[in-house]
Amino acid sequence: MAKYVGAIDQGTTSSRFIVFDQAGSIVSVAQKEHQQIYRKPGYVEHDPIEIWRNTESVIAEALARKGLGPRDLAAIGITNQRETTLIWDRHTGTPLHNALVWQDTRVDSIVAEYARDGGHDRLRSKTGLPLTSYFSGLKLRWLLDNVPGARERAAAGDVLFGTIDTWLVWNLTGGQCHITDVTNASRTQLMDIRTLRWDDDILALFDIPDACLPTIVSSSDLYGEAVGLLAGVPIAGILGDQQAALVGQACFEQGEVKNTYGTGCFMLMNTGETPYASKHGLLTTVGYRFGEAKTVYALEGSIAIAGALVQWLRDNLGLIEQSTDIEPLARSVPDNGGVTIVPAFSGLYAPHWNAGARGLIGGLTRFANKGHIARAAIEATAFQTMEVLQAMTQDTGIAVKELRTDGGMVVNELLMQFQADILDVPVVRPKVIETTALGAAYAAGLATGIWGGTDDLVGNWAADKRWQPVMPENERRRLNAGWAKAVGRAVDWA
Ligand SMILES: Nc1ncnc2c1ncn2[C@@H]1O[C@H](COP(=O)(O)OP(=O)(O)O)[C@@H](O)[C@H]1O
Ligand SMILES: O=P(O)(O)OC[C@H](O)CO
Repeated sequence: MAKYVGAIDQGTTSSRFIVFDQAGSIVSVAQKEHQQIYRKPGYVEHDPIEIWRNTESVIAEALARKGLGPRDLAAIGITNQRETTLIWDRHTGTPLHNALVWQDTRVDSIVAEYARDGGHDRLRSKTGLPLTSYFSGLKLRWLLDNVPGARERAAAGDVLFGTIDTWLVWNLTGGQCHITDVTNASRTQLMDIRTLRWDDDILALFDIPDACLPTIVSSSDLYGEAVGLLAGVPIAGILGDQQAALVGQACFEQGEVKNTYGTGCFMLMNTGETPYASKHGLLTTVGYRFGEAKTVYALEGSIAIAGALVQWLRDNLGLIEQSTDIEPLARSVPDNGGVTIVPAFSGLYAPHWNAGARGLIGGLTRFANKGHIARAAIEATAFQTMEVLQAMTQDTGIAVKELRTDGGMVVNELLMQFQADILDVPVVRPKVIETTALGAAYAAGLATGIWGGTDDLVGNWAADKRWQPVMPENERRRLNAGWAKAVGRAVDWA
């Protein structure tokens, strides 16, 4: 009998396939980076064909490494970078344009038009999301406006819209399934977060024909069987990557929080069965929905640039050769030497939502060197996380007892200690930091009986390392005030 569960984790920078056993431990993994396409300032694109080819290649590689085949997999789950938007031809499966990545800000001017018409409050109360360039709805509108003939063909049902989950399921099933799960749908700004249906008023407002939209499904269910490489394997779980990490970290109780440090950084708090409207710049989003069970909602603090700043130092400035070099470079100095970086490359997301913000490096003197820049880059992620956690506490009144962390950056122990210090909250890293993939595997395994319920998943979670805050209060206050001053300079720059 098949004893493993596979998970495709299609992220902003790379695609992974991970095979898990019933204890939630990794059996095999393969990973491949894809190209980031920056054609103009503010434009960020991915090639959907490259993403699908890389997905196929990592599946083949991870299986081959351990001599596994489709018969060894009881099910697969999918987790993905959210909001990234594409359209393709229903008949040929060919994309009509590169995917517009979640960080892409080309729709800023459309956002400004809607904002002038006072659309903000209406959209926020229905979808839980503020009016910004981040979400899929206006990106889809841009594609329908700018790809010749796309709107007419979409209205006729010949052109399909999807986020990356939809695109992967479409390809995995040989074009049989056009679906998206509730967590991904909750990031389009086209779904009513209470009814979990596409909202006709918003579709009319954004001029989007409903014939191109996928069917919204739960996060854990038998959606269909794969063809090709994984022939016959049930596809049984889909979660946006940040919601998948919430599940992978077993945050099933109201008030439990996780923070994922990848390209961006995303903190989610489980808020139970009612959507919670933020007054402090957080998003209301669907956390997960398993089968027909009640929907669980989350409050989210989204930070656009975290690990991406490390990549920028690597790729645009050549300061380091690989991301892992940032920690030794930062440790070459005892502190940031007065340097602060605000990485507002796509404006500032939570809690500011300031589209006009732009990045800055402040506090430079002749004394500043590469080590100070590296240190300031790491600290920027921790400061942004501090702002988001403060907003969460203000919104919910819940004082978080410890922060569960995961994602590619948490190997950086300097970051983990500084994070605990700047929050004055213990930070804990679990044994499996691939919680995003694990969450998708859990969703698929729950639907196929590999795990009986969430108690089994809570039992699988184990801490690897904890960092206790050691920074004196006056130092924490001084550093936080310095950050606030720098953010004040970065906002409304453009
Ligand atoms: N040692 C490190 N210190 C800081 N950042 C790191 C380190 N190793 C990797 N990163 C960053 O982590 C990110 C990759 O994390 P990952 O979770 O794979 O991202 P994503 O899912 O967004 O593609 C990259 O932005 C990279 O720069
Ligand atoms: O791919 P990641 O891990 O950077 O996550 C991206 C988020 O889903 C964007 O909302």
